[in-house]
Amino acid sequence: MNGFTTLSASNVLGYEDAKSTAEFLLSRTDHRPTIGVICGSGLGGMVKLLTDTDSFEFRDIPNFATSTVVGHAGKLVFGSLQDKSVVLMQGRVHMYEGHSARKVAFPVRVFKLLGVKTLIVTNAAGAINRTYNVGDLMVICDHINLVGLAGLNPLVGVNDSRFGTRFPPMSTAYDKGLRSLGLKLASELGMKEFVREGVYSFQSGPMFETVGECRLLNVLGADVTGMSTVPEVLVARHCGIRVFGVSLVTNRCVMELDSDEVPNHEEVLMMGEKRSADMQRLISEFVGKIVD
Ligand SMILES: O=P(O)(O)O[C@H]1O[C@H](CO)[C@@H](O)[C@H]1O
Ligand code: HPA
Repeated sequence: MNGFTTLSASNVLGYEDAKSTAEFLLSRTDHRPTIGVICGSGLGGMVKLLTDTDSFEFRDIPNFATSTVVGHAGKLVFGSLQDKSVVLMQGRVHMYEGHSARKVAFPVRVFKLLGVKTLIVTNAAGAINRTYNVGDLMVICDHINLVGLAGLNPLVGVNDSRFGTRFPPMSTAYDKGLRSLGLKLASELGMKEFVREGVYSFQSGPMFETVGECRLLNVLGADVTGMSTVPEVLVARHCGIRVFGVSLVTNRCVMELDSDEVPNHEEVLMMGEKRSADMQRLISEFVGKIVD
């Protein structure tokens, strides 16, 4: 099944599949996580924060897709962070790797059945907003789901009410309380200068955007653009998991046809490496303050 599967054929990877994957994992770890973390491109170093870990390769987990992108280790790691039990995806899979939105977001349904109540999603993204700098962190307050508006989203298909309602609202996708907490902590940690709050726009990739597309996204009100995160957030909200999202600005999107700048994945990974310590500090403090 790929990203362009017809609507009628999209009911695979349902509740029973998520349940059997969750049972597989729960029988192999003593951790009972209430917090899930998904690490974006170059941000998998966050795994170093965890102690007492149990680690699984995506390829060994039933129903999981395998990550094929550099900078995404493709491991699911259970561990302790700030005295809390956490499950962390060191890397993710994307629709441009040939997967449906449902497959990409499937781990979040498994998270739900593991007992996760709060999801922290991170990603690398390009800046549309001209006031943003490379290296900024952006707390996500909203998204524009270009792929979903065209009908490709993980909630298409017969609704399973064991997960959630047929018509989930997305106007409150990014939890207000968690956003305030994230911004407050960023301030306390001396990160105010490079921490923003803004709108993430999702396109399928794998192409970086054209100049015209970047200009369009700017008009639409996007602050950054990327190729992930949104399917995971839709599934999380559908099944009642609270979401906190952070983008790392790894590059400025090209908005002038005569520009010499050319976005590339190497630059994305390099910036992930550079800002990893700050991202880790923020997420670690954040986890410590989450109340279930
Ligand atoms: O969104 P994450 O997984 O952080 O990765 C981002 O970085 C890659 C492009 O360099 C794309 O996959 C884009 O989505
Ligand atoms: N566009 C889309 N996805 C990205 C970018 C970008 O400029 N940078 C990192 N991921």
